[in-house]
Amino acid sequence: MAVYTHVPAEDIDAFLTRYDAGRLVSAKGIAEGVENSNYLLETTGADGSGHRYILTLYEKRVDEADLPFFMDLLDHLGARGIRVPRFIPARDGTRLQQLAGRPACLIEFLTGISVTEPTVAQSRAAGTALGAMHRAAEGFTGQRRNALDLPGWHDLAGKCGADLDRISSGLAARVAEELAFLDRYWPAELPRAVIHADLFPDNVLMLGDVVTGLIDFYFSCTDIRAYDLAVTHSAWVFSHDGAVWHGDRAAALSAGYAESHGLSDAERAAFPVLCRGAALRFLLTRAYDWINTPADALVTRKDPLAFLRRLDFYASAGPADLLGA
Ligand SMILES: Nc1ncnc2c1ncn2[C@@H]1O[C@H](COP(=O)(O)OP(=O)(O)OP(=O)(O)O)[C@@H](O)[C@H]1O
Ligand SMILES: N[C@@H](CCO)C(=O)O
Repeated sequence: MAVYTHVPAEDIDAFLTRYDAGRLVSAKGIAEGVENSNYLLETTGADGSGHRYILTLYEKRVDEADLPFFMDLLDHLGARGIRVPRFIPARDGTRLQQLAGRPACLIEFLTGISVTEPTVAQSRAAGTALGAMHRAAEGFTGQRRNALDLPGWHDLAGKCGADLDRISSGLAARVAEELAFLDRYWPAELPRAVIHADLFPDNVLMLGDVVTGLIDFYFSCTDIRAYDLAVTHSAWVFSHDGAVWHGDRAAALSAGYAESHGLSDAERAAFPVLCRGAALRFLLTRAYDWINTPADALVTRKDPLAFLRRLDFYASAGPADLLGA
């Protein structure tokens, strides 16, 4: 569950007076997510007809200084027809506020649900939406370093240290081997762009097979563009525990991406290495959280080994296996 900061309803109502958003009717903490505190607000709406908003209070991993990058990116994408949530400006024009001692924003509510077990058609739609986002991001001039890039993975592995072996015997050595492999083969010369970097099914809102919104851009950054497809691939084409590979979903994701953007020959050839990087990224962030979150904390820890299984799969696969013929 992700409500780290509890805000009394009266304080949310008082917060809303800074906006043209009406008065608070109800506020519910949203259980999904692990990074920030999110509330779903219902208000009377500016015109009294009722409205929904998301209230986000930024917690540990989001640096307040990065928020203007995220806001400008979402403005850019929204202006180019991508369904992403707008940051609502307060009456004085500011979009970033303080609430309960934390940076806080009021955000447009988008309809749709996040699927837990994507179908082939939904995987295809996700690929198309990612490619469309990459097209729309062309021309965006903002830049943000990816803190979770190869040097960042080394850093995280160092912080986890021998505790990795408490998660699974031999994991520290496996991570060190993988980092050595990636140091040697990481395709750093591939085209870079603004990427989402965390497009898991829980960050794609859908109605049936139609994507109604892309959310949670708080890891978005400048990095290898095809790495974004690798991240998405790692999240959409396996069972949750990483034990079952769904080749039909992978082929559909890749076909969807080809329809709206596509990969060059060099990106295709490097795809297995990019997927190994993506799997290691989530293995390490989950391992770090596993080691540093008490077992009885309110937030549910995500299983790092689900991404070790993906990593093992990627280490034995070629581009045609992963992307379809
Ligand atoms: N703009 C939005 N419109 C509708 N629902 C939203 C919106 N933003 C967030 N949500 C809901 O809140 C949940 C948590 O949001 P989000 O994924 O941004 O949280 P997080 O803590 O950053 O999570 P994560 O673990 O994915 O990084 C989403 O799964 C979705 O149900
Ligand atoms: N999507 C990530 C959480 C945010 O980094 C995971 O499932 O591990």
